[in-house]
Amino acid sequence: MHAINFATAQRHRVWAVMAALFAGAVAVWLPSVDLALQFWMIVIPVALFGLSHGGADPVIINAVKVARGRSSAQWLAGYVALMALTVAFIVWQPTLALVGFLGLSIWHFAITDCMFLPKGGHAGVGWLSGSLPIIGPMAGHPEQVAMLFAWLLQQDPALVMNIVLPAGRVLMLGWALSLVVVMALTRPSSRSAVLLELCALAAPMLLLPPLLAFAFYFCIVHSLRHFLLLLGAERQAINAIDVRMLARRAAPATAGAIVLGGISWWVMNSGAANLESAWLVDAVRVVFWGLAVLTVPHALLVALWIAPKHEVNH
Ligand SMILES: CC1=C(/C=C/C(C)=C/C=C/C(C)=C/C=O)C(C)(C)CCC1
Ligand SMILES: [Fe+2]
Repeated sequence: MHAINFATAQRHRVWAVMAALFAGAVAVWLPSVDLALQFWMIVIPVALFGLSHGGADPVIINAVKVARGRSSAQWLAGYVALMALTVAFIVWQPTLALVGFLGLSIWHFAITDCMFLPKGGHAGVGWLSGSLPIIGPMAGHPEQVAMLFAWLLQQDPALVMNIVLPAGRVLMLGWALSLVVVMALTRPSSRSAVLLELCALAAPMLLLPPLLAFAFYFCIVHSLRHFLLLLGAERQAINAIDVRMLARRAAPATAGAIVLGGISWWVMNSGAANLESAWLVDAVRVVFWGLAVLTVPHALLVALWIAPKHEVNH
């Protein structure tokens, strides 16, 4: 039975809360940062610390293969086929693909965060935490998020803003109302811990420029938690693994994804050639559509791996 050690989960929560409070404070003092500078600030941490948690999927394939049967080659073929299907879907229905990607991401972030709940925390806490990196930037920086979405969809930013602005406000309101409900369902002795965690995370998600907010959550919360789960699970399995081994096993797929992204960026014939920032538009498309393509098989694989085995050892 896979399980994350309770003390490890709690320790990560404490660190994540402190890092989030710090990031929130930095956000208050930060002058406005344009999207190009945000992009350069996040590209290396996202590629190295974020992407690599997906690069470790071969380790999960190994575990899932043992538990559910079929060969590594079959699992890998399924993974690649899902990536190809996602590319086709993005080309065919980009708007639906973007909405689906945001929804899938919330689900994927939430199931990881659910493993790190404080004692007595309701599962809704995981959903509130997992939705913050998407809802926070939409509510806090709708203009920049609309610009990024417009680049992904090759649409007029003003048109996209007409949707992102009300959507961000409605979603944030829904988030706040859900927080009240979830707090009522949480064990009274855990309420202050839960509230502190969610408010500490909400601050940088709302206040940081959107790409910085995303990178913070993706690298420091999601990816780290995923690696902790992986280490916890592998330590209990026969194949004892340490951090260095894990890094070595995650490196080839991570490097492959980076090279593939670099090639796509290079061959891309910018649809925004009339824009001064055409390179940035292409880079944003490569990074986020690339993440979407990887997220579909990654999220399904992680869900298969976690369900119904992982839970915090209380
Ligand atoms: C596109 C885009 C966003 C969403 C990115 C998402 C949702 C990434 C998900 C990555 C996943 C799920 C990786 C796998 O573990 C933001 C941040 C709202 C800002 C505006 C541009
Ligand atoms: Fe993930």
